[in-house]
Amino acid sequence: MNWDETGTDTGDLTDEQLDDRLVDAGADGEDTAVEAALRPKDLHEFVGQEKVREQLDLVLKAARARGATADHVLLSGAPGLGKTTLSMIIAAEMGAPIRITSGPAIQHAGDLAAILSSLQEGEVLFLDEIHRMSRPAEEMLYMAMEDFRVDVIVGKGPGATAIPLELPPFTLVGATTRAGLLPPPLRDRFGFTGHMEFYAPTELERVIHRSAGLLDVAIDTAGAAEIAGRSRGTPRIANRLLRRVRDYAQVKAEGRIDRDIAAAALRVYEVDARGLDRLDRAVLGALLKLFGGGPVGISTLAVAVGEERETVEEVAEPFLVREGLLARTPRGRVATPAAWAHLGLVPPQHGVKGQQGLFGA
Ligand SMILES: Nc1ncnc2c1ncn2[C@@H]1O[C@H](COP(=O)(O)OP(=O)(O)OP(=O)(O)O)[C@@H](O)[C@H]1O
Ligand SMILES: [Mg+2]
Repeated sequence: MNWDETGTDTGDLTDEQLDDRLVDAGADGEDTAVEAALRPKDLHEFVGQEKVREQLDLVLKAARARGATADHVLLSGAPGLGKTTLSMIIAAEMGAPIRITSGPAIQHAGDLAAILSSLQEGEVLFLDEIHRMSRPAEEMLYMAMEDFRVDVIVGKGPGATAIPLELPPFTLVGATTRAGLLPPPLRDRFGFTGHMEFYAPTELERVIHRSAGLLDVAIDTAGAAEIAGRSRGTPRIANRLLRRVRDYAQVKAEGRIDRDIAAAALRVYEVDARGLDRLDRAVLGALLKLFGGGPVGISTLAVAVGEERETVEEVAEPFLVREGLLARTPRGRVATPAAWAHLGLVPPQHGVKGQQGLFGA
């Protein structure tokens, strides 16, 4: 492995390493196994997202007071922010059963008709990745959401007939990481849309303390803060880092997590103080050291770190942009002053050609 003086590994990452990234917000196999145990069960336990929580609380309380089924709810937000968790809370708060499916699982309108026609009155239907449903299923869903009715088409060609089917009132909870991809007619049929934001470090500290309690791990305030700061605003990542730090603490510190143990553990796992991992640092390091901070084209940057362009663009860049470390400009990728500071490097004295307009001379 090639390490340069700032600790940036310039070697390639294998596919497995990319899949196993500790700071990836998507769920891996281990997450799926432990997440059920860590999910908050009601709105009070659900940390943060104050606005969504308050609004949803009103929607659900009002429906309960009327003895009615709650309006359809759309939850949008980045992976790992709590959409699935919240859908389960909605069902629990309504005292209703929940059926879980996802857009990619519904390829034919018939698949959806089968699910809809077997719902009980008041049941919550959780449709994950709702933006990935097929078009015919989507159109069937419009009518089901609005009129609690579907037309089941029987036969083909000129002889085909539509048989109307009444549905019991139900609550659709749709989740999407890409609200912008939903067709407006679908979006408009939700009575309430909750947009989930990234979590503040103090909120993630609460998530970590809560999870540590459930996992029976001893952690102090500074230890939780140390993990929270590296969790990229995402509870799933916070819980995952907590589990890795717990491993380290068990082997090296009799299971107790404080700031030093958390920092040492995450150094071993190559997650830095801001939540950047090896790939992120390699991209940033190349941009600064090989290209003077840019602007440089994405393909060139990808070659320099020995990765596919897509990997750099889709895996590393979004977080670097969100953190204000890297900017996408029409002329290429540019490092911000914060990027130089983060890697402990000094920007070139006379500014780099092309950056003046962006950050001053
Ligand atoms: N507000 C929260 N409070 C406490 N824990 C949370 C919160 N939000 C999420 N979590 C935890 O984070 C993990 C991931 O949450 P969840 O599965 O609900 O995310 P998601 O938005 O559905 O992600 P994806 O887009 O990948 O489906 C769960 O283990 C859950 O316990
Ligand atoms: Mg989910």
